[in-house]
Amino acid sequence: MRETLVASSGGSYPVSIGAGLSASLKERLQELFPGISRLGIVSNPVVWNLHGAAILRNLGSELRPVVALHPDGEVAKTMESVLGLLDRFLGDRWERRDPLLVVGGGVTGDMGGLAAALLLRGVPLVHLPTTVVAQVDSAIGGKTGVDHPLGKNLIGVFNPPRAVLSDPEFLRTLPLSQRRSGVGEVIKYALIGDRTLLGLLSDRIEELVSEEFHPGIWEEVIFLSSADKAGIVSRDEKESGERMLLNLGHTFGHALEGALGYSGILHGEAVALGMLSAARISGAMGLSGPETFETVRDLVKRAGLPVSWPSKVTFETIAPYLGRDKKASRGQVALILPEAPGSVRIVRDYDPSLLSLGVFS
Ligand SMILES: NC(=O)c1ccc[n+]([C@@H]2O[C@H](COP(=O)([O-])OP(=O)(O)OC[C@H]3O[C@@H](n4cnc5c(N)ncnc54)[C@H](O)[C@@H]3O)[C@@H](O)[C@H]2O)c1
Ligand SMILES: O=C(O)C(=O)C[C@@H](O)[C@H](O)[C@H](O)COP(=O)(O)O
Ligand SMILES: [Zn+2]
Repeated sequence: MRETLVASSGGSYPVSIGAGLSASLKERLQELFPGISRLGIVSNPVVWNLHGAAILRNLGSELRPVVALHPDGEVAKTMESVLGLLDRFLGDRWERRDPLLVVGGGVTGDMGGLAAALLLRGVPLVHLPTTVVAQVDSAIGGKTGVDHPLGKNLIGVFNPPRAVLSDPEFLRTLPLSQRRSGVGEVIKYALIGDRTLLGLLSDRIEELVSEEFHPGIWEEVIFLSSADKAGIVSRDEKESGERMLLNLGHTFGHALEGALGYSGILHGEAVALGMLSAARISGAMGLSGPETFETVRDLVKRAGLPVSWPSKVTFETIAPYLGRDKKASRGQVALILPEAPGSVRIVRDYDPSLLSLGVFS
């Protein structure tokens, strides 16, 4: 097992990574919460049908698990779903010391984390992430939230967990398209500065997206990505500066997800297109040379992620979403632009007419 530590306003917490980690779930929870007598579990029907029985077996009856399921999918990442989770725990006379364990991908993590913050004004939270996106990214750093018709993740709070337990074995049941989507976020870490990850992806990205699941390389990728994210969010928990770099590809990616009504595209696919948009704009501004765009395009293509925008989406359709991005200030969104593979910068001052270059076929 490998571990990385995250510093946060709620105290530091470990991100533990290891195959078979979920077998010792009960002991880990008892260490974290001495005297624990009840455990809330937040998941969705897809994940729970696949993994619920094994998780309940590992937990035993001592922790008196109470399971709340939300509907699957990005379209269900709503306040209504969060209220459904709250109804379940309030109906069970929840108490402040009773923790919630969130079992699932980024959608479940973002909503379970928000529910944990709202329930009785805050109950302890532990993440058991089951997708690539969740293990390399969303379970770490405390961002929680839901989507709004006007934009992605526009409602939410920072709510750091007490621990993150990443077991790569969960990824065996994940559809290949979802594994590819997660690789979108991994490419992001390589581009913002992880040279080891950049080398590993350049040499072996095909192993991550092959039909066969290769646990060894995945454990390495989850560890490197977790350490990258832990470092950044430890230095800038509430995104006043450096953390914005983690939004590489998300300015255009989130706008695209919003314009499509949160369906028909996976998060990592949208982020991949958004990274290409950022590289194009950076090239047009003279901040990077053509080889930077080519490196991004090559990694995205080899990961089996899209390299051109859906034909029905125009710049005019996504422009309003760009304006409502959380990085906007005085109506102009900050851009996260690559200067070279492994180096990115935050750009606030630019000619807004360049934004239309971000949508291309
Ligand atoms: N909070 C953050 O810092 C952060 C970071 C990155 C992404 N996100 C958010 O995360 C979301 C995307 O996360 P995601 O890609 O995990 O999507 P997701 O949670 O919708 O999961 C993808 C699909 O995989 C299924 N699934 C989950 N685990 C499985 C398993 N082990 N086997 C088989 N199926 C499984 C889910 O039911 C779902 O259908 C977006 O809403 C994004 O905004 C948040
Ligand atoms: O943790 C962060 O900070 C990120 O930007 C990680 C992103 O991968 C993630 O999708 C996050 O939800 C985006 O946050 P938002 O503040 O742009 O909604
Ligand atoms: Zn993301």
